[in-house]
Order: sequence, then structure tokens, then C-alpha cells
Amino acid sequence: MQMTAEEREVNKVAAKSGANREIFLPPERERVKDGGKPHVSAKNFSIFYGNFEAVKKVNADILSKYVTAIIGPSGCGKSTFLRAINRMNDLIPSCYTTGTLMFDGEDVYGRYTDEVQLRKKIGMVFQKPNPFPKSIFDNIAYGPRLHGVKDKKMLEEVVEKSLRKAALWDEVKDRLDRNALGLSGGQQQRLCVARTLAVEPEILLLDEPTSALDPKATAKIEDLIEELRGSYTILIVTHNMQQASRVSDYTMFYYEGDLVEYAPTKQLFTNPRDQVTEDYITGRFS
Ligand SMILES: Nc1ncnc2c1ncn2[C@@H]1O[C@H](COP(=O)(O)OP(=O)(O)OP(=O)(O)O)[C@@H](O)[C@H]1O
Repeated sequence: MQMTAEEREVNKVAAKSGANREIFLPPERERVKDGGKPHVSAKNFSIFYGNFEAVKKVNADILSKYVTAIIGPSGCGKSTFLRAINRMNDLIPSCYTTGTLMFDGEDVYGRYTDEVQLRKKIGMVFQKPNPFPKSIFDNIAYGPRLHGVKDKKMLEEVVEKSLRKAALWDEVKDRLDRNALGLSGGQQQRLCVARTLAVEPEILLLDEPTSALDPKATAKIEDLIEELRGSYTILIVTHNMQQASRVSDYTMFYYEGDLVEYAPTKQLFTNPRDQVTEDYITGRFS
């Protein structure tokens, strides 16, 4: 990747202060029409595993239709925060939360919140592609069927629409009845995105979605995120800072359970407010 003059300047300054990572400036991002409303709002929101406070009193709004990256060193609470948004952490008996987390004005952890409906609106894609050992068609139709869609024509439409949105249709349209496990890793991951899109979510949670993929498949997922930006609110956990800077509008930096800094991506990567953020993004620790 070619560096711009501005990037070379930033890197000169960074190198003088002991940084050992090259900084690539995030590209300018266009504003999203009708985006930017608080879609998920955390207020003094903590997440515990037993007595251990893995995520500490977070106050933040995730803005609708934008891409927000979550970065930070291993064990800082990125995945724990992400999984809390659609209550995936409920599956861990020792895990509980304090404070509030609101989604579309409703309390995610409210007494009457229906987790199945919540997970329909807030879909998740994991680190390793995890298609069901079923046909490509049945993978995508799985969610809509679960939510009561039986009509064959409607299911066919949903399958095509979802695969198109996930930029996979052209590659699989002639083999929808084949087992999804026969697809490449990158195709499987796009299939998982399509499966999530099939139930028409509002939010996509992506937990290191490219860490098991090669650079070419990674680039396709990044292109896909760019395509979906503006239609869905997207949160992506990533260890790859260049990826965060390429795909996201906003970045959250977590350190030891604290949300240390949350800012527009360009600002966070070029002019971090906090010394710990600066040390992390310039590679003084990882
Ligand atoms: N099921 C669990 N039970 C107990 N502690 C856990 C559990 N899952 C995570 N933790 C702890 O919570 C903290 C945050 O973990 P988390 O997986 O959210 O970090 P992370 O930033 O996503 O890390 P990584 O980048 O390595 O995936 C860590 O100290 C971790 O050991």
C-alpha cells in the first residue's frame, strides 16, 4: 500500500517518539444518510464473570448505520462487550451485567425482553465460519423458517436476496442444493453473513470475522462491510488496526475492561486523546 505525504509525516513524528508500527491514515468517510442516531446506548454498563469485572462502566452510544470498530489488546473485553449486545453472554452461567444497555429505546437486559427476537434484530458472525452441515439454501432459509416463513417462493426470494447482499449469489446460484461445508473459508464466512441478513436484522455484530481467512477472502469481507454500511449498524471486533482504519467510521479502544477512547476513526488514529491509545496504535504494546 502506498503511503500518502500526510502519512509519511505522521510516521516521521511517530518514529521519533519510539513507535514501531507504520500508521496508515483512515480514508475520508462519507456521511450516511439518516444515520448517526443512538442505536445501542450503554450507561454505566459493566459485565462480570463471577467477581471479575471484564467490562467496566461503559457509557457510549453506538450510532445507527455506521461501522464501529472495537480494538484493544487481547483480553481487554472486546468480545465480551460485543456479545453482550445480543445477550450471547447469557449462555455463560457466571456472566451478569450491571447498569443499562438500551437497543432502540428498549432495555436489552429488561425482564420482558425476548432474546430470540433480540437476536433476530441483532445478528452475529463469528471468528470461524460456522455454516450448518446443510445445503447452502437451507443455511439461509433456516432463520426465516424458524420465524414462521413456510412459502417456498418466499423462501427462494429471501435466499437470493440475502446471498446477493452478501456478494455470494453469483458464486453459488448454480449449486444451492450442495452442502455449505464444501465452500471455501471465505465463501463460508460470506454465507454466514447472508444467513444473518436473511432474518432482516438492524445490527450486525462481527467478532474478528476475517481472522481465519486469507488476504483475498479478507478483502472480500471488507468490501462487503463497505457495501452494507449505511443499511445496517455494524460493530466489528478486530485485532488488525489497518482493518479498523479501513472499514470503520468510529473506533472504540478498550484496555483492561475500560473503554479508554471512542472517537471518529480518523481522529482516534491520528490524534488520540489518551496516551494509552497512542501507545497501542503506534505499537508500543500489543
Ligand atoms: N467465559 C468466561 N469466563 C471467565 N472469564 C472470561 C470468560 N470469557 C472471557 N473472560 C475474561 O474476560 C476478559 C475479557 O475477555 P474477552 O474475550 O472479552 O477479551 P477480548 O478483548 O475479546 O480478547 P481477545 O482479543 O483475546 O479475543 C479476559 O480477562 C478473559 O479472560
